[in-house]
Amino acid sequence: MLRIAVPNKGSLSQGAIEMLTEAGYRQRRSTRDLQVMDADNEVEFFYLRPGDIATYVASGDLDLGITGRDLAINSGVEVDEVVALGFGRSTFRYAARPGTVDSVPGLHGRRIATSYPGVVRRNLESVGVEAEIIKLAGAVENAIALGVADAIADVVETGTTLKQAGLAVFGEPIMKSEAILVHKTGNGETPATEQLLRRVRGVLVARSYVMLAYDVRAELLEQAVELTPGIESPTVSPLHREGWVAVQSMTERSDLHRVMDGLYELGARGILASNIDACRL
Ligand SMILES: Nc1ncnc2c1ncn2[C@@H]1O[C@H](COP(=O)(O)OP(=O)(O)OP(=O)(O)O)[C@@H](O)[C@H]1O
Ligand SMILES: O=P(O)(O)OC[C@H]1O[C@H](OP(=O)(O)OP(=O)(O)O)[C@H](O)[C@@H]1O
Ligand SMILES: [Mg+2]
Repeated sequence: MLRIAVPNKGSLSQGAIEMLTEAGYRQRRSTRDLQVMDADNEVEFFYLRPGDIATYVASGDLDLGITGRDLAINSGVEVDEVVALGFGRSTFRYAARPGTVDSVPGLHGRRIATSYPGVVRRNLESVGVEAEIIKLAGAVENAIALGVADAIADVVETGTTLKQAGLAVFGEPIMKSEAILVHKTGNGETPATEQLLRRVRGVLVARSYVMLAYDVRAELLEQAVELTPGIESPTVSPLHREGWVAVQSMTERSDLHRVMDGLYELGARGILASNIDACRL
């Protein structure tokens, strides 16, 4: 039985549950459920605080976990990032009142409020700056106005919270984060973890690709295939109409409209894009 950690609340919880549901796993019905047994797939899910997940996985008590890259680093334990999941994206940054601290070397001897002391300590060490870290559970933007800190280090997604608190970012981003799937450092894959990874990768591909189908004159096929090379190679079938072929090819969603315009201009017609519900590559 595979044992998997899933964020029980916060920014990553809904995205993680949606991804596992799309991958065909049974998920909890109520936010009060702390465990779900998916007997059909031989997987048990444990709903845990996202900041604790790397610790459970590193200790070997759970096989795999979904957490944030920043949270995994902050926990200070060793886990390996197996696959980045494409949701829960954020940047981790220093900020202060404009005209006070405006550079990372300027943090020397200052007080920095953060909920991620592990991430901040690692960054300060890497740049050789000594500062006092004030650990707070949240709402760290208030710490400056309340006189507890001179600067903060926090997750920035849209930047709205910083703006409302009258703070400005400075220095290079400390790190970029997103939801990741982790396992214990040094643990190889087993057939059961391989299957889960294949399913999750299938969801990532299904989300980022569409299936493109079109008809084109046979003599233009090579030019059309340059626009739609697919993953392996496109499928080409004869049409009843002489001199024409039908082509099917997986195409990146982010590129879709550029490719469709290019195909149309080349002379392709009946260009149809459809969502992929699930896949194994
Ligand atoms: N707007 C955001 N606010 C906070 N965390 C975010 C945001 N967007 C993405 N994340 C990511 O979500 C993870 C933090 O989730 P976590 O559940 O610990 O905090 P939270 O969403 O602020 O919840 P809580 O209300 O419990 O503080 C980190 O990996 C972080 O990078
Ligand atoms: O750049 P933004 O889109 O404004 O998002 C970032 C803010 O969201 C998070 O706070 P959250 O609402 O989770 O409150 P918390 O500080 O209590 O965790 C984070 O700590 C920032 O304050
Ligand atoms: Mg928060």
